[in-house]
Amino acid sequence: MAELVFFSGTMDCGKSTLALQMDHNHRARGRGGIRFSRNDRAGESVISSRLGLRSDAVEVGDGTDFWEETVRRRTGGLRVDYLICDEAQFYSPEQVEQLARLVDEMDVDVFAFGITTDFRARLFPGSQRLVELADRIEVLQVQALCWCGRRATHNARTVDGIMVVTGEQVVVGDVVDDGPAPGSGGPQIGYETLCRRHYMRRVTAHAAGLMAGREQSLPFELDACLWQGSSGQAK
Ligand SMILES: Nc1ncnc2c1ncn2[C@@H]1O[C@H](COP(=O)(O)OP(=O)(O)O)[C@@H](O)[C@H]1O
Ligand SMILES: Cc1cn([C@H]2C[C@H](O)[C@@H](COP(=O)(O)O)O2)c(=O)[nH]c1=O
Repeated sequence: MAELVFFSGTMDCGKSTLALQMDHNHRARGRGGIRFSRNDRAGESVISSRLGLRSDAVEVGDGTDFWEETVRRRTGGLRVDYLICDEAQFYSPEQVEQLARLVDEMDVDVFAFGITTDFRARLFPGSQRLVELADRIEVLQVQALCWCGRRATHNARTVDGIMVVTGEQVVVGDVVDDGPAPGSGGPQIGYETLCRRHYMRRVTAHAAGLMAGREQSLPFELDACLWQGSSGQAK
């Protein structure tokens, strides 16, 4: 029985790597599949992993109809047993419904990979529909971490190193841990994975570093006062 499976997690937890591995394993056993992606960081018509793997893919656009794409290939004599759908958060709810229909009516396995929530911690429309329709949701085993060491559960967006919670939902980009690039031209948009506690408090690695630096550079007397308290006892 074919399935619609949604492999989800934060940014940088290995989704594209797993997408390419699954494609490889199914292909190696003689199954035929189609790889799809939308807005991959590496450019159009590609699935790229930070581990260095990459494969060509069909670029999904607003007008892509997964049902028609599959029927066209099958009518042309190609095997289509499964679909690999990367960056599925960017698909429309209607496209996710086409994927579910392919599972139910054409027995095609659909393996979708994507982040569930955006930088405002709101569901992407495509991910919402996948959560609603998937046979299974698989949370990836490899965990992206927050700078504090906890499991990262949220994707923060930074502009010139500062976490923001307003802006366009879709801005293609990569994770950065080191704040703004010195002397760079326009605003630098990046992402950072955080635990909920630090997401809610808006404490990125850069902000935490600044706070630590500020503590260290307190005037000696004030620093000693904070450290020892009025009784002279270390706190
Ligand atoms: N230099 C490296 N050495 C080992 N693993 C790495 C390296 N760079 C990235 N990775 C792994 O790749 C993962 C990101 O994979 P990727 O498929 O690009 O993630 P996603 O598609 O979820 O954003 C990281 O969580 C990490 O485990
Ligand atoms: C949180 C968030 C992310 N994006 C973009 C940034 C990246 O291009 C992709 C996620 O890719 P990954 O392979 O999972 O790292 O999504 C966005 O457009 N809007 C957001 O809010």
